[in-house]
Amino acid sequence: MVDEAGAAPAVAFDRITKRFGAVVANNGVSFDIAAGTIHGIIGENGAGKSTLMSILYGYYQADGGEIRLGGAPARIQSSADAIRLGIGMVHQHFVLVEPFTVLENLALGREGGLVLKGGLDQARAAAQAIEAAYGLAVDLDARVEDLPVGSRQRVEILKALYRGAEILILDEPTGVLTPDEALQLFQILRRLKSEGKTVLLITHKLKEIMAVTDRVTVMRAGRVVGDVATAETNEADLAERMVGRKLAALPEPLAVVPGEPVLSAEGLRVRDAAGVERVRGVDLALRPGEIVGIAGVSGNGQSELMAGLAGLAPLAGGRLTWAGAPVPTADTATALRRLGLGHIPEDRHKDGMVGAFEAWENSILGYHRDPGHARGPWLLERAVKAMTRQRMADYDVRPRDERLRTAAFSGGNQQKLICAREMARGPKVLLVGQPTRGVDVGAIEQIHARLRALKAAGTAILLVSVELDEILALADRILVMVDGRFTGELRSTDATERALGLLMAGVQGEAA
Ligand SMILES: Nc1ncnc2c1ncn2[C@@H]1O[C@H](COP(=O)(O)OP(=O)(O)OP(=O)(O)O)[C@@H](O)[C@H]1O
Repeated sequence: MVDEAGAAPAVAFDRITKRFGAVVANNGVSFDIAAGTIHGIIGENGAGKSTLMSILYGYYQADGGEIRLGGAPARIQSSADAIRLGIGMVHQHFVLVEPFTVLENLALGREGGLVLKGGLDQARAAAQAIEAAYGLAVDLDARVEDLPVGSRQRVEILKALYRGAEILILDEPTGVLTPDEALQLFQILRRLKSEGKTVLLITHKLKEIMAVTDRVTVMRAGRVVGDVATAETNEADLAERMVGRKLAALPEPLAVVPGEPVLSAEGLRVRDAAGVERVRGVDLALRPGEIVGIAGVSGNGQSELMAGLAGLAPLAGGRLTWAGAPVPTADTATALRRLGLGHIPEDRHKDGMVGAFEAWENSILGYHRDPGHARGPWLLERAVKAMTRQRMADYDVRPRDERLRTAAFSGGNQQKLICAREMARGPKVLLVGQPTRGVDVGAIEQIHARLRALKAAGTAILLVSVELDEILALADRILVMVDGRFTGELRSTDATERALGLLMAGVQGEAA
């Protein structure tokens, strides 16, 4: 097909099919992406978006169908082929070498890049030209490990452009960004478009689709179920196309009056892996029936706060108490779990699961010695599998196969598996980091409803999220974290996105 101007589409997917065992991840997928546009791809968790992009980027080979680039059939058998054909990918989970500088990361992988004398100087000149052309501000000499998430993402984009990308794939790029960083990213995407690049944007956030794309393709269960110009649709229409039904508003459970703190922290100090103190003396009390939200630009100590509260990072100072009694300082994480702590970590790949384990094994990760899961040294495999199947049904995990390796589930379904594990036990305290990152609208609705139900049942909940919408929707109290300290506290009834944004930026006077 050609567009009105007579140009072949930048990418044409023509009847792409891909199977994994019995699962048909892509089932005759056909649509075009016009050159020089921003094209959105949406769909429920497991709809097949990432699989399609993995085929385009050469990670997977399709079982059938054809991809054409600029009208010409393309054989993309590896990511090296994809890069050569001008396709760049910005991953959900960045793939940069952390101890290296930005420049070194760029030069890496380019023939002789690091080895050749003068290679880095050449890279610098080229990178500076790209930065200037697309408004991508990053310090080329900074070490990647020292950069906040938003800058790392710009490095990924820079890297793709440096390798000559004309078509850029972004998979859930704003999941890890603050609202401000997301706005900056959109500016960059618009700039890329105005310079003639083609952008494929996978996101669950319909607001983003409406704000930045020209056209959007909707996938469901491996097929294309909609392909519309963004100007001719709206969020509600897209949500309904995605899930194939109208989304119902869920009833709000009755609130309980928060009681005495269950988990408290006093003067808490936590260092990161490099020994830098990231939590610098905070007091916090989590009470039954209350959701406390932590708002902040990512990288201000939220991750270390969660790790400290979960007993996963040693405390550099301060203390934890549970119902008024000191929490054991040896094997704290296990002690806290036994007391009734649930923890949905921010980084599910790193802390939440073992990809090589089957779903049923992950469903008891950290709880494998509980009665009901094991007798002596023996896992009660049949019972655990039955429990996992039930939870998969309750939390709508797809595909509903407790024996599938966890890594084979789509990102959103992995998150649902972890939520099920940590929520289904009815924890007394639940620490939740970015619970809906990468999760589709239907599942967000469910996870939010579950958090509200746990709260109503008396769980004390700490919610760390970079989604201000999410914090405003769920939290009773909101603490703003800047540089390892709480710099403000708002009742959610008084909080606005603007007030929070100002506090997050460290502007205290105006927000008050
Ligand atoms: N390597 C694999 N092995 C087995 N099944 C897989 C594999 N990769 C993906 N699948 C399955 O293919 C289907 C499509 O998954 P995919 O990751 O493409 O969905 P998605 O739309 O990107 O979802 P999400 O929004 O949750 O990331 C899912 O049912 C998934 O479990």
